[in-house]
Amino acid sequence: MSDAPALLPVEEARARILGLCTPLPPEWVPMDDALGRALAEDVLARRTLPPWDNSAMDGYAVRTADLLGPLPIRLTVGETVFAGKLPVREVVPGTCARIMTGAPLPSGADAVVMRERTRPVPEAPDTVDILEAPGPGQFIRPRGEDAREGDVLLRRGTPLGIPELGLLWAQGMASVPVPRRPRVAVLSTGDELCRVDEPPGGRIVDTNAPALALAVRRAGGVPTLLGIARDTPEAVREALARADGFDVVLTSAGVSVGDHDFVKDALEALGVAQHFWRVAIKPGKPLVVGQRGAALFLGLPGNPTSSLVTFELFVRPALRRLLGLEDVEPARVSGRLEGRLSKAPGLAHFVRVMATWRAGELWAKPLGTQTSGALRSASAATHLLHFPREHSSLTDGSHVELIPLSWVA
Ligand SMILES: Nc1nc2c(c(=O)[nH]1)N[C@H]1C(S)=C(S)[C@@H](COP(=O)(O)OP(=O)(O)OC[C@H]3O[C@@H](n4cnc5c(N)ncnc54)[C@H](O)[C@@H]3O)O[C@H]1N2
Ligand code: MOO
Ligand SMILES: [Mg+2]
Repeated sequence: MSDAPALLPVEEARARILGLCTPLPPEWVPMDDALGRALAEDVLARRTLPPWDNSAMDGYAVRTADLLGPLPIRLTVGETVFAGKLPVREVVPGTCARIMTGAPLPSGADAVVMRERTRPVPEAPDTVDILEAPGPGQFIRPRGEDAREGDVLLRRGTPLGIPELGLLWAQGMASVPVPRRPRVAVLSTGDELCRVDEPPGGRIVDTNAPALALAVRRAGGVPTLLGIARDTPEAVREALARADGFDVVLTSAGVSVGDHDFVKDALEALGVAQHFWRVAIKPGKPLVVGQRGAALFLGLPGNPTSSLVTFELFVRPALRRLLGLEDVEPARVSGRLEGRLSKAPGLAHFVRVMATWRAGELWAKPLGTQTSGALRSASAATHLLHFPREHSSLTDGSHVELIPLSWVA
């Protein structure tokens, strides 16, 4: 009785959305705004680091050739080299240098013996007894271990975590090229909605828009709230027509088959090409996806949990791709189901669970309510449990795939 198109499998829907996303043009940003973003171009090392061979231990810089005979072997201590100072004397045969961690290795030395493997000689304080015969290179951190001038230090697309930023800082860089952040418009639709600061008067507070805006920011985008459009074709059209200059337009509600579900028509009227509508998932089935120019339009279902779950499964990967990240599929970990689940085949369910480690395994307990109409079904969730489309039951202890949620506190 329905002429609705077939439901797309979730993986195909995500692949189609990602196919519409390419990294945004680059901008140079200060390093502390680069965390979690991807490099827009290869970065070459300008400095060789460490600049010199240096000691990995507090101890003595020695010549291994001096230490081939029976141990202990007594050596004369030439100088003490501290980090931040350059050695002034060569380590000649029969001598060594006291050296601290990070200090440059004096010439002539080819190994470091840690202090614990030596013994002071009280009657001859300018000598030391060495108790082991080190191999060449022992406890020496070689010049260029972190970076060699001219080499590609980090490739385009590399996600900038804290160690990567450290590598760039060490090069003397204060800013870095990354794709600019996606600008994301967020529009709520619905006659039943009011702003949090309005007297409700029989309405409910629009929670989707502020929640989605936070999710956008956490995913690296820049959200702009476009307010609430009333449930008329004109109001939805006018609100969407104001969404110019954005990379992504997120709407919530009005995408199902109700008499007041106008989002799809409004998108069509504004020349947005519809790529697909409806995905074989619960929650989130009526998701609609379109594009006009480079702008991506994602009509999320109105149920509060459905909008958050579809954000996690489809919008967040899209924003991450726009940010130039390559590995954008939701993360997955394996776990065990605590309890049982059943459903009709046909839709993949993404069950809100609280997962905890017990005896070396991650046990996922479905939350009491799974209704998509109540935010309570998402509150306290740590993961989404993937209950595959074709399955109808999962027994207690089943091995399951879990998606860690980005919403968690
Ligand atoms: N005959 C059918 N009816 C429905 C189907 C279906 O397949 N056939 N799908 C159901 C599913 S699944 C979902 S999800 C919803 C999606 O509905 P819409 O996207 O059209 O959203 P609305 O109908 O406008 O609202 C749904 C629900 O969400 C509340 N809502 C909406 N916006 C907000 C907001 N910004 N903040 C808080 N709450 C919001 C709204 O009040 C409704 O309760 O359709 C089913 N129906
Ligand atoms: O997908 Mo609806 O999101 O099941 O409530
Ligand atoms: Mg509806």
